[in-house]
Order: sequence, then C-alpha cells, then structure tokens
Amino acid sequence: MSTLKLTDVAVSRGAGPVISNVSLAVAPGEITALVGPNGAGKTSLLESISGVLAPSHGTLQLDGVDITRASRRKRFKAGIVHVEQGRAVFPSLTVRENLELTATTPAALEQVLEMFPELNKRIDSPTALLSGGEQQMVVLARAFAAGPKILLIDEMSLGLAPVVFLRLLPVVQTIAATGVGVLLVEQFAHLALKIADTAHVITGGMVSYSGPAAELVADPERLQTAYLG
Ligand SMILES: Nc1ncnc2c1ncn2[C@@H]1O[C@H](COP(=O)(O)OP(=O)(O)OP(=O)(O)O)[C@@H](O)[C@H]1O
Repeated sequence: MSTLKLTDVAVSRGAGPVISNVSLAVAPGEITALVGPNGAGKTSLLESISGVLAPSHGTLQLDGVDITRASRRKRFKAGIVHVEQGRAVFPSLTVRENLELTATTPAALEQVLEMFPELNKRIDSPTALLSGGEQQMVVLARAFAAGPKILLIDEMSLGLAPVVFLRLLPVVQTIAATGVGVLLVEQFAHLALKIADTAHVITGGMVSYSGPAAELVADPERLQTAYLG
C-alpha cells in the first residue's frame, strides 16, 4: 500500500510553464480524480509523475522516497503505472497475447482474468475485433497485471460513448479496492467524480479546488466555479 505525494510541482513544456504549484497526494485504495478543461495541464501532470516529463520545480515522493529525478523505468519498477491516452493495444495480437505482455506467468494471467471476467469470453480474439470499451478494458487489465501501486489513468473515456465509459468505472473501483491508489484524469468530470474519493480541479496549470469529490457532486455550482479558475 503506497502513497504518492507531490509538493509544489511545476512543469514546463515548449514556450513555458504548463503546471505551477501543484501539491496533492494519491492514497492507497482510493480514487483521486483530476478534472479540468482542455489544455489545463492534466496530461502534463501525469507525465511528470510517470517520468515522461521532468518537473522544473517541486518534489515527488512514493512512500516517503524522493523519486523526482528517478527514470521512467525506475518509477515503473517502483509501481507507478501510466495508462496513457489513446487505448494502446496491439490490434493484431489476441487479448491473451496483449495481457501476457505484463501477466508473465499462467497464475498472473488467471488472476487478471478473475478481475476482468468479460475479457475471458474474448480471450483468443484478435484485439482489433473488440469494441472500443472492450479494448479499453484490455488496456486496464494489462496495466493491472503490471502490479501497480499507483495507477495513472489518462482520459479513459476518449472516443467512447458515455454509456460505455460508465461500464468501465466499476472496473476502476475494483482495481482501487485491491489497494492500488488510482489517479484518474477525466474530461467527463461528473462521471469520474461519482467514483472518486478526492478531487482536484485544475485550470490553467493550477489547482482551483481540492477536497472530497462528493462535495463537488453535491454542489455543481462549486464545480463550475472551480472550472472557471
Ligand atoms: N508536446 C507538447 N509540446 C508543447 N506544448 C504542449 C505539448 N503538449 C501539450 N502542450 C501544451 O501544454 C498545455 C497543457 O496541455 P495538457 O495536454 O497537459 O492538458 P490537458 O489538461 O491534458 O488537456 P487535454 O485534455 O486537451 O489533453 C497546453 O497549453 C498544451 O497546448
């Protein structure tokens, strides 16, 4: 059970800073939602956590250990797994072959399929033949099989109908229930907030709200105000 802690993180890209002064924690077994408008900096923040981008300021700690300068590979080995935007499956491989990329023993594969029983039915199908929602499930299952302590999920809803996205949310809850700390980035804020424990709204690279997700669900005006920065 691991906690990720960001303190005063800033990230620059190209022309200048895209993230400033972000402090937040991702607790084990909980879902932390990071929501905000297009271009707010959500992806950049996730990339600074998984090591794609180096923060220009601030610190990142996993269980009290400073990982601010750790390589991407080292962070992955420490349990920070990043599900990037865009459903990166290997379409010509079967579902089984996609999962075996991270579930490297028969026991590990069995454990993943217990968590994702829907995939069992399609296990020998080429992944290209699956629906968008099922492909996203393969991506989540593959990430879960990597044994994350902290799972970063970027815009899982991209290109999916809201009704399909809704079916994936319980899967994220099941993953968190195993003790994984989930940081869920979403543009469908109202749906993500329903399953989140804690929420952070980010606008213009800065956090405009941090608190219980239920507070934003109960008070949509507050969510709107936070979106306006
Ligand atoms: N590869 C890049 N090079 C330079 N600037 C970039 C790059 N990617 C994103 N940006 C800029 O960084 C800022 C934050 O973008 P980012 O993608 O992190 O936001 P986001 O909240 O994830 O938005 P979206 O939901 O549209 O992906 C934006 O101003 C964007 O134009």
